[in-house]
Amino acid sequence: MTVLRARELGKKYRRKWALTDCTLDVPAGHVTGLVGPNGAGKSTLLNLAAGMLSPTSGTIEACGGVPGSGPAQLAKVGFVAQNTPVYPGLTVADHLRLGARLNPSWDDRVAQDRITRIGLDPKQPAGKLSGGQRAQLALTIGIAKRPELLLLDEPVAALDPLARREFLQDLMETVAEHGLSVVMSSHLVADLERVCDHLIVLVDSQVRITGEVEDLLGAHRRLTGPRREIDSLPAGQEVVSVSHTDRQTTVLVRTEEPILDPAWTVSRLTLEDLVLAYLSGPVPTRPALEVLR
Ligand SMILES: Nc1ncnc2c1ncn2[C@@H]1O[C@H](COP(=O)(O)OP(=O)(O)OP(=O)(O)O)[C@@H](O)[C@H]1O
Repeated sequence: MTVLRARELGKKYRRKWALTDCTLDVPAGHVTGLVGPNGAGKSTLLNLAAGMLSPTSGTIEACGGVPGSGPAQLAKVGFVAQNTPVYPGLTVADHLRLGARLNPSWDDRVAQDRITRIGLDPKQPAGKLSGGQRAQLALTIGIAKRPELLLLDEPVAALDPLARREFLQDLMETVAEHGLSVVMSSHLVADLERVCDHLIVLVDSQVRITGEVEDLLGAHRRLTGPRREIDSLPAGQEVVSVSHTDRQTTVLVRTEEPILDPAWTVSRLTLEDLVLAYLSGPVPTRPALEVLR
């Protein structure tokens, strides 16, 4: 089942396209990492999925429905926005009461347990919480809402390292127990490496790569060898990035084929290697698709 489906989706703010030609399918039951440089369009995509923005072109479906199209759709999708908005005049307890009132699948035990564990004072006005505490409150509401799809825009950015680890642990347990699907943007690739089994890399408002992390890692190799120009790679090896030192060339390739050239030392990538290679700018040309003569 697909929880997020975009077809040629685009969003334009006045004259500037923030997202173009975005086609992707996010499968249910996964934690999907959404990565990309600042301004790549991650928040725009999440806001479109939550129904906070409407597409300029193309289509998007979340949990089989049009984002933001009515109460049933709103109940299915949870969204914790980047600035974790809360009502400053309402207390922590008020927020939980409001969450219970507005969300048909609200799990009050989860909400109360989390608030106690984090050490938030239920009587404290949300406007007087620290940035990290505010984020914790918003994330607690997101999880206790028990949506089918939870969209998180840089959820852990404001959390201290221990809180971050605990939150990601909570998230993984919720995914395992309740079959929740999560799409979360983050710049912290190490965190994504721990929790994500699906990946979307957005660069310059376009999807550069998307898929199961395991498949993506299996389809990429790092080739290191004596310095050479990269127009000599066989067909079927798509160059993702190239770097040279005086003596050495390192090429990151996407390929399903074995690497037969003995001049290359071949190694596998970590998720961080993969993400950084796709983030590190456009491929110079596409000589990798030329046939070696
Ligand atoms: N409300 C807006 N009005 C005009 N332009 C906007 C608006 N929101 C975003 N943009 C532009 O759209 C582009 C994509 O922004 P977006 O916030 O989606 O990026 P992002 O990948 O989430 O970035 P970051 O990692 O910095 O949060 C950027 O160039 C940004 O300046």
